[in-house]
Amino acid sequence: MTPVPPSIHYIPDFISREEGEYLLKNVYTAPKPKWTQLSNRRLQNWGGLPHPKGMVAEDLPKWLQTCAEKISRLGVFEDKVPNHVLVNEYEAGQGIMPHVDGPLYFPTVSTISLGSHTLLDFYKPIQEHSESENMNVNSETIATAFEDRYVSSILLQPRSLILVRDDMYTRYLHGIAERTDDIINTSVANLDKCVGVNVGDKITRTTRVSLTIRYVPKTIKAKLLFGVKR
Ligand SMILES: O=C(O)CCC(=O)C(=O)O
Ligand SMILES: [Fe+2]
Repeated sequence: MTPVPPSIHYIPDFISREEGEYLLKNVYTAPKPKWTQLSNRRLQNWGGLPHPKGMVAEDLPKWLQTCAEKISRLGVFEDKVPNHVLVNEYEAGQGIMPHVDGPLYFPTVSTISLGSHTLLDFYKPIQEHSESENMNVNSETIATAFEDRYVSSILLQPRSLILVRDDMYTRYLHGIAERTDDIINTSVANLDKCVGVNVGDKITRTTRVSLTIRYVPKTIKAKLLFGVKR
């Protein structure tokens, strides 16, 4: 079986069924304008908009603050409490292109999954593959390149927490393929921690809600951003 990369930690049953229901209830009772519809998912942004000049931080609502504090007690954000949460909702068949989360966040992301399972796929950064790939890049070579650069997948079961840190955060890409079903094979690196799933199983996705919980180190006061003098 593919080993789990050392900078990924998967914690099954991180939250209870009751906590999961409470979080979903809050996600779905958030005001309609909180949702941003993208082409292949919708999302809610909480805590402020990360910006290179600093995030104008807004308090997290209590239901998210509780989660942020629970994760901070694991010590994964040093002594900090996460101050930013993205809620993503994927219907079966939706996903997210391979990407890196970028330099505005402390380089650890913690993600709680609710509703459906999904497979989070990891890819090597482009530079490691071959230098020639940087030249003449067209969409076809990018598509082939992702296949070649695939490392492994982590099965995210409902109520689990995944921590992605260090080089898996800063250098490797992660994404979710747009599929309605997942066939479990030996590239799933955390099967030993998953209950009720075996190699060869085909599991059907339903709607998944993820909470990606992060820490934005650089925050500023709104009055500085808008240049208002005292
Ligand atoms: O839904 C997920 O688990 C991944 C979301 C993600 O990669 C992101 O919001 O940057
Ligand atoms: Fe991401």
